[in-house]
Amino acid sequence: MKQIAPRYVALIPAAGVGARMASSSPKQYLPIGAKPMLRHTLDAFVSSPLIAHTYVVVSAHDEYIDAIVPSGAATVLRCGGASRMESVRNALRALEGELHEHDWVLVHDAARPGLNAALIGKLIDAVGNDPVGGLLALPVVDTVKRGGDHVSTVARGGLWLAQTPQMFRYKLLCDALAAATDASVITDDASAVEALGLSPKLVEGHPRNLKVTLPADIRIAEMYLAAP
Ligand SMILES: Nc1ccn([C@@H]2O[C@H](COP(=O)(O)OP(=O)(O)OP(=O)(O)O)[C@@H](O)[C@H]2O)c(=O)n1
Ligand SMILES: C[C@](O)(CO)[C@H](O)COP(=O)(O)O
Repeated sequence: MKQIAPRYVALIPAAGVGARMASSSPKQYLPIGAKPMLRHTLDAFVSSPLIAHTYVVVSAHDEYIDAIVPSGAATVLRCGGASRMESVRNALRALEGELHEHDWVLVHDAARPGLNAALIGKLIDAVGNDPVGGLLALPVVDTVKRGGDHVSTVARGGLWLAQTPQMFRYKLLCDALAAATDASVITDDASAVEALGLSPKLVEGHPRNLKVTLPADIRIAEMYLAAP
């Protein structure tokens, strides 16, 4: 039987409120240089020849997205949930019948505008033949402390900070998120896959792919996006 070549699609969770940014509008719409944050993220996928299609999941009442997405460039899914986990799960359910079970889904935070073609290609090259899937991540380079009444040092050997995209086959990702229950534990897509007893591949990312979370992150992101 002729093998169907798997496609690579992007799914951008963009239904957050950006509480830690404490801005007047959801942080994914704040300007980073000349463009809104989400537009940088969208453009990285839309301009990649490796990505067959891009989906953006926003809250049902989002008032900003229509001015951001170039017509036809991406599909907007208005099914965002109360947590990132729920937003991704809702989007995957909405894509039932549109995606093939073996399609690779690259889930990438709207809040990581520094993603570029090189990082997308690096992840796909490294994970495209992996039996589980994988994600971009950065090895920890600072000493790690656990706070509280008795401060202690956490051995950093083997510790990584997860980035996105996190890429998994559509069916596996659906199954993993369907089984996930606690959004405070399943804070990324890989943790849902790990909860099935599987081990995603870690691929070294880049500091430019930071998650813009706090006000000070805006300038850092602008610095990286100003450089070619
Ligand atoms: N209910 C949610 C919460 C988050 N996200 C998305 O998940 C990504 C990473 O989440 P985070 O950086 O925490 O964004 P916010 O939840 O908006 O930020 P905060 O936690 O400060 O409110 C963001 O692109 C955000 O839009 C989402 O799609 N749906
Ligand atoms: C998915 C993620 O970016 C990986 O580090 C992170 O878990 C998102 O966390 P947030 O609290 O939803 O920003």
